[in-house]
Amino acid sequence: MMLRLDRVSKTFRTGSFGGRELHAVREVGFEVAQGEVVSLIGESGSGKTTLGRMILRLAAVSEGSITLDGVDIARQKDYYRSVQGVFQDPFSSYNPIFKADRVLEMIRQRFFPSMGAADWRARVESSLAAVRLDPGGVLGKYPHQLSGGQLQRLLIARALLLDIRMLVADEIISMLDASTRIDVLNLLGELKGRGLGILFITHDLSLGNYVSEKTVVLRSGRVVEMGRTELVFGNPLHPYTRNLLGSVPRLHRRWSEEEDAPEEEATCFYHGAAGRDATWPGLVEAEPGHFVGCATSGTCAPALELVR
Ligand SMILES: Nc1ncnc2c1ncn2[C@@H]1O[C@H](COP(=O)(O)OP(=O)(O)OP(=O)(O)O)[C@@H](O)[C@H]1O
Repeated sequence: MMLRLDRVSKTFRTGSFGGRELHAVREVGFEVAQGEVVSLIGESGSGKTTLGRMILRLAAVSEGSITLDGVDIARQKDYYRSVQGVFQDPFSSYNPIFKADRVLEMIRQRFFPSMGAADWRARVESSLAAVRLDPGGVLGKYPHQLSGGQLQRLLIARALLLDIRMLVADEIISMLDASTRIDVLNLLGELKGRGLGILFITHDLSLGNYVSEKTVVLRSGRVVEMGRTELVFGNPLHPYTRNLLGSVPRLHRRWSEEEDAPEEEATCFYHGAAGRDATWPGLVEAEPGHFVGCATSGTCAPALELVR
């Protein structure tokens, strides 16, 4: 199973009477295969969440297409049986006055109304086991009695009840403490091993390379660099990616090296004169499996703009 984004854009109408356009996502294209983790990395406001929401059909695509196995996601029946999302704040996903298992029961009511009690219990137990939660430790508890890590695992277990093939994980570990983060990352690695495709959205580069085979770097709604994670991290080509990587504290680097972050280039090395065109010339395959966009913030990869 393959999730494919092809020149996906999202434009929001903002301002009074919707008189302005905000280009939150621009012509983004990449694929997530089953058994693959793709990290989507970018600073706040780069369009990561908007992309995730479009994949989950929570926001409409303005232009371009998102397909699952070649079929537009907007036309898929039972889409949520295959694709689910887990978000940053696990507490906001639970109603504080309901016991935590209610989120699992809702799946039964909606997707498995005729399943017998014993089959359902077996299903719940196997998905809790997959996220390494002890049923006795979480079922029957209220959200405030559980840790953030347990709640996040429970949300992943909820998605697994559906035999999903794709998971959109939007900043799912940023609110967790350091050791719980590693647990949840390891869990993603295990789920990948079981054939799940995962889009791992994060603003934290140091976490992205830990789990993913592919990395997509987003800036102002555009992909500036993407490819196999070891290539993007080992040989970052775009000045923006280098800056991002330069801001990850690394113990083996000296202070002086830390400070001289690469400057943005004035002309686009990758597109040359073409980079001066008003239309975006796309990504260049700089080495096999490693793509880079325009190395300028000028006309090539314009900063997020407000068009009147
Ligand atoms: N519903 C909306 N209406 C108007 N503008 C929006 C809407 N949703 C998002 N935006 C704008 O789109 C841009 C991208 O936002 P988005 O939340 O996707 O970024 P992000 O990379 O996920 O950032 P963060 O990590 O802070 O969540 C921002 O400028 C944001 O203000």
